[in-house]
Amino acid sequence: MSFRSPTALSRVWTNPYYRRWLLWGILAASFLLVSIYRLSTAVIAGQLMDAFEITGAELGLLHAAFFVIYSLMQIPVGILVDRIGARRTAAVGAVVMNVGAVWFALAGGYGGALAGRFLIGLGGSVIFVAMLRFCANWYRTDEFATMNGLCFAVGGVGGIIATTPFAVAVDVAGWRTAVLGLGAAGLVVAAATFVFVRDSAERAGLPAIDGVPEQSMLTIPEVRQFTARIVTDRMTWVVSLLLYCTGGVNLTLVGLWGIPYVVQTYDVSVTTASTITLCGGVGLVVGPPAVGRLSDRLERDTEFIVAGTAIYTVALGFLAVAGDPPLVTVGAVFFLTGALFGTFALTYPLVQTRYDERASGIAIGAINGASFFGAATFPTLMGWALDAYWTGEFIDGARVYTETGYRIAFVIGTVAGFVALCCAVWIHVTDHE
Ligand SMILES: N[C@@H](Cc1c[nH]cn1)C(=O)NCC(=O)O
Repeated sequence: MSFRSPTALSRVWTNPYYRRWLLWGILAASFLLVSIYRLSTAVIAGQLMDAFEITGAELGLLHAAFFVIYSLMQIPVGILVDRIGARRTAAVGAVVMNVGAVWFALAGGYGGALAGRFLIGLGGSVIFVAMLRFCANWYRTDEFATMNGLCFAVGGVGGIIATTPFAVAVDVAGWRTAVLGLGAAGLVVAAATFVFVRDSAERAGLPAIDGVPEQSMLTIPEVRQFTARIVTDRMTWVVSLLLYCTGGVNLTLVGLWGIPYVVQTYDVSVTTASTITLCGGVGLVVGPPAVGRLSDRLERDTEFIVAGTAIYTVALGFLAVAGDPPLVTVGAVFFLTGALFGTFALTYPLVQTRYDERASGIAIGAINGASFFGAATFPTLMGWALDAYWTGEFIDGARVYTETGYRIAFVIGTVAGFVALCCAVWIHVTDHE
């Protein structure tokens, strides 16, 4: 089909099976930015400390501000998307997030930068849940695990862009221009969300998609009733604990302790070490869509979740026991932890399909904050263990830890994996009762 011909373009636009991909792409572009913003502080840490004359703790607060507001917002966001729809929620969120980015880029002092980062987290917190809510309205239930996996993969791509490509952009243009560029692009995506995205095929004036019933928005009493049911469901809490243990440990390894572990244990450069942690990002890109597709085709989910948590526990346990195995196996373990997130991500469709599809935003919001709560707490827990094994030396201002310290940090990861495995077995048994 030639896209130069207006008839081909209009055929794409008027066919709901094509249109949904274009609209999903707009939402995915916003989520890509969320993912870049949330991890980019690691790359520009030095410049931020210099520009705002701040300490390591103040930098930590700047980084953590995003995660704290992001996880606190997830249930309210679920309510918003079920009440006013994915389009309006995502458009407003994208405006707030990108205005926050522009504010951050232009900040004259630490207070302004913190306010900008807070706005980025606040606006960004709505995009993922809105994107999954959009998928529930435009894709059949037997396509949902695949779409769920693709949405997670977008987050993985953003995590990769936030590393070397973003560092190159910062080298060429400076951090303020690079963040300003992202903010400007994000505002264009926000406008596109408002103008083009629609909450369902019917709302876009198109024929309904086979197997996807039109869903009305929840009323206020229904919001209350579904929220109460979802937050008191034991399944919500067990899934959240599983995501807290797995997502939280993943984000801590890839985003914080992975690089110092490789640099200090193998005496390699930060560039080599970031290639190893990049393996985790690559795993996150390939694992979720592949596992989601397999789950849709085989109509199996909890079996994958149990297998995934078991392999995850063994992989982290291997690093805890081996300490300094060949570097290539460390890369393989990092890749596995990212790829296996595909199995943990299957908990999203599992939880979502327990309730009326009109409440899928609340169901997803109720569990989506758990990984980020883990990302806000595991660094401290692992940090305590590492500090107990500090050699007393600093390299480039960073503390140097012993191999035993890192092994204990991996023991914490392994114990978290084992807790996740127990949750997975409970989920499997309960789901098959
Ligand atoms: N990619 C996940 C977060 C994660 C967990 N482990 C590594 N990364 C994600 O995208 N979650 C949804 C969201 O709201 O961002």
